[in-house]
Amino acid sequence: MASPKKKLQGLVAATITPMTEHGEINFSVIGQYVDYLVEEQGVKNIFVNGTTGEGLSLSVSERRQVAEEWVAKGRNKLDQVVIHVGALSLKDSQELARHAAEIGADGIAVIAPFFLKPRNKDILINFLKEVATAAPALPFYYYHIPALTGVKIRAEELLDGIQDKIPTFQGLKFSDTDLLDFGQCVDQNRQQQFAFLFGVDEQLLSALVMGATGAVGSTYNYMGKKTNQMLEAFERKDFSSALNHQFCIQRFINFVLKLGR
Ligand SMILES: CC(=O)N[C@H](C=O)[C@@H](O)[C@H](O)[C@H](O)CO
Ligand SMILES: CC(=O)C(=O)O
Repeated sequence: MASPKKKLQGLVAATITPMTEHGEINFSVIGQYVDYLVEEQGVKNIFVNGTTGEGLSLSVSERRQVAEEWVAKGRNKLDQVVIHVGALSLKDSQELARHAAEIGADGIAVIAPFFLKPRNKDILINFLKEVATAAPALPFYYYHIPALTGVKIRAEELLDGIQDKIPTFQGLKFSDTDLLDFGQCVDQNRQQQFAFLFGVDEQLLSALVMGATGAVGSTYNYMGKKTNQMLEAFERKDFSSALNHQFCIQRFINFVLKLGR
């Protein structure tokens, strides 16, 4: 079974894919981007080619190059680089998973296929398993984001017995506001060492109460430092400071959401 050098925890920035004005990937800024995350934001884990990185809008070749560049520039600077390899084509997804292993990424994550959708848990698990098998030495994370995939299979149901099917399963990135589902994922898997990574940045504090072990999000690119202060306040059980930090983060995200995306 794959075991990560250490458990993925704390903040994970979902990286933006830098582009030139001509719509080409701007590889030249990725080195500076890594330094900025580490030095200015105190964020040492990244999630590449996900929602924020627009991975699903890139070609397989672009996704490979982006992953390679982040792994290369992050070497000896970042703790973990997780590559999102989900795709509608199983073969594309497997190719990206194998590639992530070859370049030395620390893990792979996969969303549910979102056009012809899996009708039930078994179909979804089988798809995920086929991808995970292509990178048998890499920790595997399921990326639950029902609002965007339209796949409403509850994470709690999916996690039930998942390691029997996917031995490399190491955790869940949970991008939904259903804290009953999230809480039950944590509660029912306490004996496992899974990473429970929350993905709704404006509600992270409530997920910490439910047992989140970390968080993946777009705002950790620029509010990593602030969110780390919230995590530290929570750790020392200073809940009123933690709440003040969360409100401050919420005011910012609320402002951004009102601008429209
Ligand atoms: C849908 C989406 O992009 N979600 C991101 C990651 O899960 C979050 O980081 C949000 O951008 C953030 O919570 C602001 O709403
Ligand atoms: C937020 C996140 O995890 C993503 O952009 O994929």
